[in-house]
Amino acid sequence: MEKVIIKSTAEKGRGLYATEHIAEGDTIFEEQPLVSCQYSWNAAYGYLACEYCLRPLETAERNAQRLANDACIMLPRTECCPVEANIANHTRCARCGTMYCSTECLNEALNRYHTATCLGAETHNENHPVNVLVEFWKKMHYPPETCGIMLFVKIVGMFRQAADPHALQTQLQDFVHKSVNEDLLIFHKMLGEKFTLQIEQLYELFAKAFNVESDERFSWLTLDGFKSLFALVGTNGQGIGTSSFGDWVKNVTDCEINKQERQSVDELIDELYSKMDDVVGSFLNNEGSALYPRQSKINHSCTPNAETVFPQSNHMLALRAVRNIQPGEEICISYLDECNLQRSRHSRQKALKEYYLFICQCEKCEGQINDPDETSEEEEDEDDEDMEDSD
Ligand SMILES: C[S@@+](CC[C@H](N)C(=O)[O-])C[C@H]1O[C@@H](n2cnc3c(N)ncnc32)[C@H](O)[C@@H]1O
Repeated sequence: MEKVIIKSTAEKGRGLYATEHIAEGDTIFEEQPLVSCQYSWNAAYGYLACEYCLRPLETAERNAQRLANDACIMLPRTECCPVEANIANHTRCARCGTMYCSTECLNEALNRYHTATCLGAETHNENHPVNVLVEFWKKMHYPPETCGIMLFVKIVGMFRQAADPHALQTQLQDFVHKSVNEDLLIFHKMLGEKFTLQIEQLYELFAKAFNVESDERFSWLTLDGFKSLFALVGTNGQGIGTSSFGDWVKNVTDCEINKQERQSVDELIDELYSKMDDVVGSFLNNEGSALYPRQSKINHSCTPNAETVFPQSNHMLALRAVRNIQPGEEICISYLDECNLQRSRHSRQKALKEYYLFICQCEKCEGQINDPDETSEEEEDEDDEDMEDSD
């Protein structure tokens, strides 16, 4: 029997509810995405991942050398790096050279979207309309990234190659995709007044790159359809982070080794993380986002009872209980990262309103309803930076 069912409520729409007792640490379900992609800046900065599944393609040693900017770094226990064992399986698209972790991933990409989106010999032509679109997007959305234009490109490719485009459209429409909350009159942050012109320009570049007007399959992709797709990706996109160095650290930590070696490995890990912090700050992972049909039905709570993890170091998602869950209880994750989750009620609500178009009514928010509507100084600084980035 399934551990969960989907039910609807007037306040939050659909949500996931436990049908049985679920113990802390249990995997509730696993799911492959409808589509996933690496963020554009992440790829541009040299974070190397499989174009289809986001599995790291750099060995842990090479990854550490790059992130710490030190070519002399040598890691012990290379058998703890999963990439080393798979390197012989790495392959490329014969037309454009894009890298994949296996022939299976290359074939999945070709069968789903890449045959239609492959730029072949034009891959590095900066004047190609798709590359112009990506560059425009990168200027519009500096790191930290929360959304990737290549996800839209892959969706267009999927429509071009789909045996049944209507079925794909139905799958997409099943995600929440409103670009404005009409009751509360809130717009998605990227679709607000500040971005109106940029979204229109982005749409023009997009329509030109894919000639959508001449293809009947894209009759839904008007400016409003594009905005709605934008809101869909914005409100449902799940971030993914993968790292070969992170995998090596985890595996070496779980390894049975003697006390002396443990001490030297621990010291090396601390030293490397500190060097990486100096060079790349918190940008340690291959990063991207994906759309998951089932996971996207999970509502948010500021005290979540579940979390999403990526146990295979690729885009395969697992939902894991972070505490015991009783039958009938709603299963919630946090849409906010750890740092934002620790902030004041006012700041959490602001982020949820801007990016997900709702006013959170979880237990924690209700409990803090009388807290002052204040933004801390640190948060104000970040908001100012946000404004500057978008100018
Ligand atoms: C990813 S979807 C979650 C599933 C959604 N309820 C549905 O019907 O498909 C995100 C949307 O769910 C609603 N939602 C999620 N968490 C909520 C909460 N704590 N309070 C109110 N609405 C919430 C909001 O409309 C939000 O834009």
